[in-house]
Amino acid sequence: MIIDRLCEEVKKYGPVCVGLDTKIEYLPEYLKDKDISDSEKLFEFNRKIIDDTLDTCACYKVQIAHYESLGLEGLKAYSETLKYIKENNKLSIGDIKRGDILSTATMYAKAHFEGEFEADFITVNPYMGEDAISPYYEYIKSKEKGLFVLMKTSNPSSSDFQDLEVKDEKLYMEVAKKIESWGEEFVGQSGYSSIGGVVGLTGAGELINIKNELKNSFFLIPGYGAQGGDPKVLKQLFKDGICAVINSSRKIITAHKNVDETETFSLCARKETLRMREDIGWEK
Ligand SMILES: O=c1ccn([C@@H]2O[C@H](COP(=O)(O)O)[C@@H](O)[C@H]2O)c(=O)[nH]1
Repeated sequence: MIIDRLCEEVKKYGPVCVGLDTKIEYLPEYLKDKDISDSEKLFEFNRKIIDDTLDTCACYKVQIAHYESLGLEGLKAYSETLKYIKENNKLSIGDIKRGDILSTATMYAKAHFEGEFEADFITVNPYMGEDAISPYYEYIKSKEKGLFVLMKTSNPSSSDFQDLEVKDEKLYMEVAKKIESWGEEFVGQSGYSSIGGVVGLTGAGELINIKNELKNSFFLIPGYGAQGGDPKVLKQLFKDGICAVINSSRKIITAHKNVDETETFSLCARKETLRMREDIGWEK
């Protein structure tokens, strides 16, 4: 199961997930000025950050909106970034947050678990229920793929729906339990399922509530850094072992701003990743 590989990467390199939410405005000046296409610029930026963080992180999350917003040029860089991560024997999460009826979800599965946009894990939205998720199951079984399904998101308005009371419980908890039940048949040797959950670091209480209710779920945790999530809660979360990867995007990939606008900018990303790894309490 792919989740066992992710657990191994976490053991070796720590639980940081480097978020490649790359925008042209984040590029160092030398790269912005280079006489190459936008697609080549985005890929060169990502490639250098990947090269300099390989031994500091468990995986990379590539957020598709940042590439889609630039049309085909951007999607070419998205595809090349995923391929480069694979060539370097690292794991990728395609942050696509899809959710649709079965026939359409089948095509999303094909699009993001095969071919040009192939990732190891993708993020999906559970709002439409299990038939919007089940088309991914055959890829989890036969192609070593995995999902991170939204359980409790990190944004301020996540409470609009996710905190509603349903059957004497918050909706996010009902959703989290349902997601864990979908993942039961995909539990690997690590004891975790290849269907995991996305839970924001900005809601420390909810993160612990979810952890206490679920047995086999591994978490993708966004909200560190630019969104201000407090890493103190991770000590409690990790008391029986590391059960999550912690994503940081903007704080890592813009670490060079006003410091290094030259070809060595990616060393700032490395420094921030190492600092973060220490800040979240990882010890080998
Ligand atoms: O609840 C969620 C789900 C996904 N995200 C994504 O994570 C990163 C966070 O970026 P930062 O720059 O570290 O804030 C981004 O790609 C989001 O789309 C999330 O933040 N919260």
